[in-house]
Amino acid sequence: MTLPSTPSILLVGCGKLGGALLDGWLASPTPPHIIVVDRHRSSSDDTFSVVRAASDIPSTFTPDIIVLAVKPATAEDAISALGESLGSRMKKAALLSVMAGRTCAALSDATSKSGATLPILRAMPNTPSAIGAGISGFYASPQATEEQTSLCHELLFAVGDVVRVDSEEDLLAVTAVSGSGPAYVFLLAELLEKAGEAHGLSQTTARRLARGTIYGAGRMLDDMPDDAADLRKAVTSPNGTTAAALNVLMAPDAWPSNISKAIDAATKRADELAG
Ligand SMILES: NC(=O)C1=CN([C@@H]2O[C@H](COP(=O)(O)OP(=O)(O)OC[C@H]3O[C@@H](n4cnc5c(N)ncnc54)[C@H](O)[C@@H]3O)[C@@H](O)[C@H]2O)C=CC1
Ligand SMILES: O=C(O)[C@@H]1CCC=N1
Repeated sequence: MTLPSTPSILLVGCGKLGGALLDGWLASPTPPHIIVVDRHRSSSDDTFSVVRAASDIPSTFTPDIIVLAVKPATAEDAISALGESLGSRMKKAALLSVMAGRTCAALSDATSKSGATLPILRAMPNTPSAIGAGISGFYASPQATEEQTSLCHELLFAVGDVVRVDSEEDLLAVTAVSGSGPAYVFLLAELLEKAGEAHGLSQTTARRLARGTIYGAGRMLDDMPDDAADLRKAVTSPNGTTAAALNVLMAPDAWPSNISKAIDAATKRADELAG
């Protein structure tokens, strides 16, 4: 997807999620001007540069948006280092946090301590962003300008779909459903593959069948307006093989209860990460 302008982005933290966002932005026909701060990332090319610490950010660089993609526990240290390095240049930026938990109030506090109270925007993307197939929940605090909000929206939209939420609190459930969600689907792929092998298929065949099934079902969910329940019923012949499997999976103490408990646990953990 195309970004409308070429904003200056400071990406702080380029691990699994930051790296996924970076890959997505670099694939845009109009990639933003990006500087990455991460001591564990060394490769760079013509379209972006990497520095190992905030103190190495070039003095000529004034970011429009600072994207914070470090672990929540290191957020305050990272913000403080940015304040020291950027000085008054920090005041021109907005802060887009993609971290689980940390609230706008806490982040605003941390930026104030570092010498500039930045408008805070929060997003919860997911790792399919690396291939332009992410989905992000997005919240903009009232302090963010329309321009900053639409720029962050475009950055997220460059790596997939964006769902804007009006209440910051909703990001807890977004984190549990779609931020962590790819892991649940990958687990399903792992388990289907193992079960296929247990029934005599080679690993290669079982893997191909498991992945192809998840891909195809995902495409149907994306392409067709039908409820997921109706798509499920269309596979299920009366007294057939699918019914035999679903009787196991849909027993009240199986998936209905386990998925609900899993999302409760992830939501609770997102809240705890707020500190
Ligand atoms: N992995 C995922 O699927 C998702 C992660 N998130 C959020 O993204 C954030 C990062 O998570 P991951 O990418 O999984 O972690 P990660 O551990 O893969 O990446 C964190 C990166 O930050 C760097 N870093 C640490 N302190 C730094 C500092 N002071 N300055 C610059 N860089 C620093 C590390 O070297 C590392 O490369 C977390 O807050 C998490 O809640 C959000 C959505 C999905
Ligand atoms: O596991 C986590 O805490 C992060 C947030 C959503 C996905 N990964």
